[in-house]
Amino acid sequence: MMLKVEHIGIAVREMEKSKDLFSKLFNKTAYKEEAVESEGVITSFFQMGETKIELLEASNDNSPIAKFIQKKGEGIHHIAYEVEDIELEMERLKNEGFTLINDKPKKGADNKMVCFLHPKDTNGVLIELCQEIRTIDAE
Ligand SMILES: CC[C@@H](C(=O)O)C(=O)SCCNC(=O)CCNC(=O)[C@H](O)C(C)(C)COP(=O)(O)OP(=O)(O)OC[C@H]1O[C@@H](n2cnc3c(N)ncnc32)[C@H](O)[C@@H]1OP(=O)(O)O
Ligand SMILES: [Co+2]
Repeated sequence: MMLKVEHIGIAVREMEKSKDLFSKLFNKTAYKEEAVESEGVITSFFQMGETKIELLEASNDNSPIAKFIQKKGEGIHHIAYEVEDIELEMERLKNEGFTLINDKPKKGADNKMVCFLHPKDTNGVLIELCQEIRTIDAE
């Protein structure tokens, strides 16, 4: 079951500049910065009520963020939905005909396991599913 929009990912060229910009916009500072080497990204998170804004800077030239910015420029990169049970949700969506980019949940940022759906099946919007690792361990 999908529970809520957990975060919106925004691709940025220069993290420090964008962190300053979003700090001014939201009148608060990012609560966390984390590099996820397996995804080739550096992230910063702002809490916005029930949801979060995740800024994403590429940490290498092969990063999906580097490719995205090259093609489309900076901007909204993905929408992440928190799910109750990531493996069940992946199975359900696969059976509905969506293309899972990773066939097993993988470690994301901010203590989450994540999976992506290919934007070709979702009206051009990259979708991330995520589940807190705490929730998975407690099962
Ligand atoms: C920090 C971890 C995690 C978290 O915990 O929150 C993250 O958020 S990580 C975020 C970065 N990681 C990812 O994006 C992983 C999933 N993405 C991918 O696997 C790839 O980017 C992709 C979607 C499969 C595309 O890769 P690839 O085919 O190699 O790139 P192309 O540049 O050739 O794109 C093909 C096609 O897809 C369009 N595209 C690419 N990215 C997006 C996007 N974010 N939103 C919408 N569309 C996207 C791209 O424009 C191409 O379209 P066409 O030109 O029409 O063919
Ligand atoms: Co994300």
